[in-house]
Amino acid sequence: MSTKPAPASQPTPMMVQYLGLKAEAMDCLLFYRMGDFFELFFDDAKIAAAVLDIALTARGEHEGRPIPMCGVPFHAADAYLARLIKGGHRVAIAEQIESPADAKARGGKTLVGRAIVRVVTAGTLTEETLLDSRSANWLVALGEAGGTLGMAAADISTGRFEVAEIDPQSLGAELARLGAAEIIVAENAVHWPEEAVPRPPGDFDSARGEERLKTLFGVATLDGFGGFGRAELAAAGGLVAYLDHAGKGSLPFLQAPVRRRADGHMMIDAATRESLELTQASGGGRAGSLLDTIDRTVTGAGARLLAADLGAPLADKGAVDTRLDLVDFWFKDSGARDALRAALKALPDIGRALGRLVAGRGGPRDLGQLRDGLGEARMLRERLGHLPDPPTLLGGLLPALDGHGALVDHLSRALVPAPPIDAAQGGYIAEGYDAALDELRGVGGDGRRAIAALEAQYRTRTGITTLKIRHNGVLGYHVEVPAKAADSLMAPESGFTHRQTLAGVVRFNSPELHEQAVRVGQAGAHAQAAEAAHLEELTGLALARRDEIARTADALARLDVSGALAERAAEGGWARPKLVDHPCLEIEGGRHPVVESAVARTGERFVANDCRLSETERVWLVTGPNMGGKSTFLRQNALIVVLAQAGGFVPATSATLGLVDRLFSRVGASDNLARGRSTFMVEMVETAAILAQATPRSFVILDEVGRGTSTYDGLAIAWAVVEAVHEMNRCRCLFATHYHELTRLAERLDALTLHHVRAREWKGDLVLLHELGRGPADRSYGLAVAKLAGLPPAVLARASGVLKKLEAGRAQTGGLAAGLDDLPLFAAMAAAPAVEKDALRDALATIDADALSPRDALEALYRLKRLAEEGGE
Ligand SMILES: Nc1ncnc2c1ncn2[C@@H]1O[C@H](COP(=O)(O)OP(=O)(O)OP(=O)(O)O)[C@@H](O)[C@H]1O
Repeated sequence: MSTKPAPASQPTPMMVQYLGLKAEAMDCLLFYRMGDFFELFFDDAKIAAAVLDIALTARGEHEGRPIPMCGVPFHAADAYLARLIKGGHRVAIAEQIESPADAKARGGKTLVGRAIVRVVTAGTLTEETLLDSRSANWLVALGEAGGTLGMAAADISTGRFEVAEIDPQSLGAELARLGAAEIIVAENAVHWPEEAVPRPPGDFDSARGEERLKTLFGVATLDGFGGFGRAELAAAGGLVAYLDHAGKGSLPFLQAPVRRRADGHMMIDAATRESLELTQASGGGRAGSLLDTIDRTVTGAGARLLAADLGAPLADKGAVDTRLDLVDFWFKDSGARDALRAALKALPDIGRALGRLVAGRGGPRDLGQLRDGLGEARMLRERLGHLPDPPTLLGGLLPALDGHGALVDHLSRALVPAPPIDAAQGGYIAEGYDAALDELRGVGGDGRRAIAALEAQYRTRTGITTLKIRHNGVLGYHVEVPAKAADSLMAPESGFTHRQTLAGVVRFNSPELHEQAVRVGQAGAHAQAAEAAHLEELTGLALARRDEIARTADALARLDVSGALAERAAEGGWARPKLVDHPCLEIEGGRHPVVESAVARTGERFVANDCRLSETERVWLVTGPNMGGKSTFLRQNALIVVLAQAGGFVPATSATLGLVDRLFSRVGASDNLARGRSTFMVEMVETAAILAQATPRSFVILDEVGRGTSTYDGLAIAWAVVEAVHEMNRCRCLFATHYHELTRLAERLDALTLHHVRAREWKGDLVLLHELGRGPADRSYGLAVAKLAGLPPAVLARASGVLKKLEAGRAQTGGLAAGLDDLPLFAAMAAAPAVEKDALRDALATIDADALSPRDALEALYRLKRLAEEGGE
């Protein structure tokens, strides 16, 4: 950029070019390539400098003001990009699309042509350096048609592509399952998740979407993929259009879209995922999550699939059993399991290598990875093929491991054993693959040998033993001698031409050296061009088989996950769960895998507990002291359900469970961080969602719901929620509470039973046994826990005095729940207000306010008041 200030009305040609590109980039940050740097200007520079913690400077002026600027080196751009993307930004890359020489040849102004070649966004990454190898990277598009909501999701790093029609109520759950890196919607969309990026509505037109998919997959009809609804086509079309926009016309790899059945998976909403810490711990990050504790996968693709499985447990008994059979197979045969895992461990990530090649960002190393990975897969198939009595799933996976023989053989002949990431330096095509290339390399080699010989020759001739022949980017090959020995070479008849004098050394050229240098240079350039042509041809060969390669990658990932689950089960003494058709949950000796690991680290033993829910004993009310293990017990049962339906063994001695369609977990407000709304509000909104959605096949855990408000309100809410869950939702439910008064519900609700976590006072100290017993807790031990926590003795003594007074009051009045026994049953209560409201509404609806005289209006008001009073009786 010219540093000369331009008059306010006349921006420099470069600024004109920059502003044009920036207008095209819209809300993306613009990386503007200048030589070895990407530069950012104006507000982009301010944002990038802050996020990247780099210097913000100014260069030139625009409209009389200095232009803020910052820059990042081109060769390190990936690391900076990663940080900007993580920070929630999108980046448009404007590259130089011609050399300065070309620009000059074009005549006129010598400004180098630039164009946006790519838009980098969180959902459209394929670079190894920008992606986490152990998690998927989903781009999600939402489309609407005829009042239906469609969702399309693609992980372009591996080509996975799914579409589904979804119920707007489960939108949050679906987005939470995918953990979308980026969400796009039409500008005029009705359903608009937080942080969604708006796109032109035309992109989400279902008819155009259909055409886009047909063109992309080269088919005349989409029926072969399962036939999509209009909303699904709108979403898929929007997604493909966005990828097209981001890649500036070069589309990444998408496998044939898989239509996801909404009822094929257990529904788990965002709040439940968060509270159970399925794939992310509450503090953020993977450490401390269920996934982290059970993950024994040995490949990146396996880790990604395990995360996906845990995020979307199955809701189909047959499908779960099929997965469990394979895990069981590896569980029982530890020798086969070890061999499988050792073989998989050596495998490169062929799914992502393929993704990069399709996106046009692949290199020689990606082809090398395909060669190695596919070769290993073939050998693995042979070994696994000999195992006796393979389960059905294994039989189905094996054929997908093979079939790439010709491609592997070709790549093996063509590539060196360890090809480089970057093609620029050459040297990746193996010797013997192309005779012409070998010859060019021979010429280059001869030249280099001749140059080495020249060096020896020159030393003898000049008598300068420190003379060297060197090479650099500016001078090419040259002779270098120390400054004090340079005089003899300076002489006109010496045969050397002076090129450069530096502090300490002087550099020369010579006709012989020049001749050899040209030879080496030409041969090198031709060899590089030949290698590049081979790279293109080999990439083409691999891409012709991309669907088959993707299938192999998927099969390897499934093998890894099944082996890993078996490994974890063997490590922890876990059991195969038994799935049944009636809604029950019978768990013997259940454990919480994450808490168990944490407890083990402190040298303590985790106490296993049973849980027994059935149609006639649907709700367990769990009471007991703080820190007694209530939350742990509730969660461990939910985690066992998730693990089982994801197709894994479970941390229990035995487990029989009826398939769960929806899983809910809610924690009382004060355990949660506020997220804009007050904590109690969040708790109530979430509880409302459960009451609206849980079915008799659902499983719900409620941990101290109601505690985020005053005692009376909290107790009243908790009371009503338990009744509603028991009477209306009729789902399986574990409810932990400190409201001792709730235990009275056991007398009124026939499918509710009481349980408590045991504790004992021993010589004035509290001992928490973490063991579940039947019946209510005998007392609350709150003060004992406070003592354990180190509350000052004076405060404890005072609290004890206050408690005595309160308890005396309770004894006299019958306590908080006095009189509750006289309440009518929940079902009868629930019906009453509806009638009252409707009568009043009906009357109101008949009134034409504009047509009423003042007198009529007054009469109408009296009539309405009467009606309201009658309804209230
Ligand atoms: N079954 C168990 N065996 C061993 N230790 C346990 C067990 N359950 C819980 N613990 C230990 O007790 C701690 C507290 O457990 P948890 O949070 O489940 O108690 P809580 O009853 O829900 O407490 P609060 O009422 O204060 O929320 C855990 O962090 C763990 O260290």
